[in-house]
Amino acid sequence: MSDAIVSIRNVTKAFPGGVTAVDNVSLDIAQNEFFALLGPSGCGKTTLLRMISGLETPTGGQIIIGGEDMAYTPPNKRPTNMVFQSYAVFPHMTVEQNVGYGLKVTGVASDEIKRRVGEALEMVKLTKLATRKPDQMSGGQRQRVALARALVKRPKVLLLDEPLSALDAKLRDDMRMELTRLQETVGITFIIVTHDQDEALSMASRIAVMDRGAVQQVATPAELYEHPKSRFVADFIGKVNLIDARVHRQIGRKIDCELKGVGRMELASDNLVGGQVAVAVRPEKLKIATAEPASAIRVQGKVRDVAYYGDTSHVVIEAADGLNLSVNVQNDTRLGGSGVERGQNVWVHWAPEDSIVLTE
Ligand SMILES: Nc1ncnc2c1ncn2[C@@H]1O[C@H](COP(=O)(O)OP(=O)(O)OP(=O)(O)O)[C@@H](O)[C@H]1O
Repeated sequence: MSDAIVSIRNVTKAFPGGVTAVDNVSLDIAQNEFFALLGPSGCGKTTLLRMISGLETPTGGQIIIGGEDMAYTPPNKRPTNMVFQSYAVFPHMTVEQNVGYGLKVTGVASDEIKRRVGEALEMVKLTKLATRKPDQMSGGQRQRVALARALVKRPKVLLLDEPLSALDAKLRDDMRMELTRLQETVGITFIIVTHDQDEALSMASRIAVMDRGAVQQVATPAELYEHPKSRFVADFIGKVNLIDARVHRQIGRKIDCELKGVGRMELASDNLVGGQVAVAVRPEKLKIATAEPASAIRVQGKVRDVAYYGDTSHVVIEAADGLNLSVNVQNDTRLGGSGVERGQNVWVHWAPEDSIVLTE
């Protein structure tokens, strides 16, 4: 990608003692993207972010930012700035002193500091609190001080390490929207590390899903959800039913396959596959019927569990061969919920095009 602001090329980080935290990762992040590194604990996402910032040195590969190889560039000379999880701010300084501190120590003139601090506080909507001390502020406000402190230096790339993890659930939702708005307004590339898929899906323009040091898939949130490339990604992004299937033969761009507990059918699959595959179906694509439906894919089962969540219910249906299917049902107020109850015999059906064939 020619307009990449950050280009990660075959980057590896092997720590002494035999842990390869990042294993031959290549990624291009474009100017102005809101990019998320997403994966379970220990997958290497923080190590990758720290290598972009210069706090950690790769043991292999290259990191290029703004067209320049960063191999010999220390963190403070890079066009990046990092906002840490704990968002440490100086308790004895006011908000504006905190935000201006980084500029002061690098010798920026005081009237320019004043102007840039003013701009940064405006960006994070803290102008009115400029003279407060951090202990007179909420967690969310302190987080904004930390953001302003990073933005005031005008980095080309802002690196955010789990920036919302210290906030409570309600505040986290508000800050997600704030961060998205902020990124759009300032036009700086944001790279965020998170283990929270909702956070990544709701904020990022593109996501790299990582597992065990490697990137499994890079795509937009919708592509990841609708077209996961592997069982790992399908399972990590949202909820999914994964059904084991055996492929009998390929017929053009379809496969003739046997889904465990469901039966034999033809499904679209671009890849020529053989042997065992998994078929992924999202819970909201499954439908429940009390009489036998006409759909090509249908299976009989017994309702094992119903959990009510207000607008939706989560229903688990046990079919043959130990197959359990999770179904998301839109609740109907006239039925007082999902309309089915535990122990009831029902049919589950879905459209063939909602089946995703996974070979990995
Ligand atoms: N300084 C270090 N020395 C040795 N091993 C390390 C070091 N830092 C990280 N690791 C190991 O590298 C692997 C990746 O760690 P990393 O912190 O990048 O993962 P992560 O995906 O960010 O996880 P988390 O969400 O838990 O922070 C882990 O196995 C971790 O124990």
